[in-house]
Amino acid sequence: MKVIGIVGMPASGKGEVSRVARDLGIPVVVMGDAIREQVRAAGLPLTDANCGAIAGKLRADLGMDAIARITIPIIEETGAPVVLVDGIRGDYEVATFKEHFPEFTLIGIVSSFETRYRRLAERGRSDDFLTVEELHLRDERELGWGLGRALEEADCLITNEGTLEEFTAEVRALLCRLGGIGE
Ligand SMILES: Nc1ncnc2c1ncn2[C@@H]1O[C@H](COP(=O)(O)OP(=O)(O)OP(=O)(O)O)[C@@H](O)[C@H]1O
Repeated sequence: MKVIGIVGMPASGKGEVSRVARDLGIPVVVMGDAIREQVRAAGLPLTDANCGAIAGKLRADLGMDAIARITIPIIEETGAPVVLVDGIRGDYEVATFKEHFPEFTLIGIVSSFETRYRRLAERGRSDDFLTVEELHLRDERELGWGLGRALEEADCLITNEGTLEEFTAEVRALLCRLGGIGE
């Protein structure tokens, strides 16, 4: 099984990579879904606070790579030859995926702070209304989980500073090459 991981700062374009993968018929496993499943299993309402609390408890009980470990069976259950995993936040998680899946490739998405801030404002999701300071805080929180070190581990980097069409074309070509899929 080939597993492709995606890592990038907030609003760098990870969701667009997942969309391209789905278009190509590659199943996408979102690590946050594994957390939500645990929240449901604990009989708790699916709030942001409960997800954060359960994720924190999982890390305290099982270690920094806890979410990767609970995601592995979900990836395997797809039974697909190529799977994309979205939601990697730290280098411990990368190490766990690499150890478990010999054919693991990590794609890093790189976008500047200014570009990400502009795109967040344009995306307009309910949790997207951030000030510059708030995006800095979100960046710092993610870097605190080892996101910077995870990005350093990437096997290939894609810069997302141009148009969406340019980005998705580059992503599509890369996913086809990595997944052994004809374009
Ligand atoms: N090259 C681009 N040109 C224009 N818009 C883009 C480009 N890349 C991404 N976007 C848009 O920017 C926004 C942020 O991208 P996306 O949601 O894929 O980021 P993300 O990394 O998944 O974010 P998060 O960390 O919040 O999950 C989206 O609205 C997306 O459509």
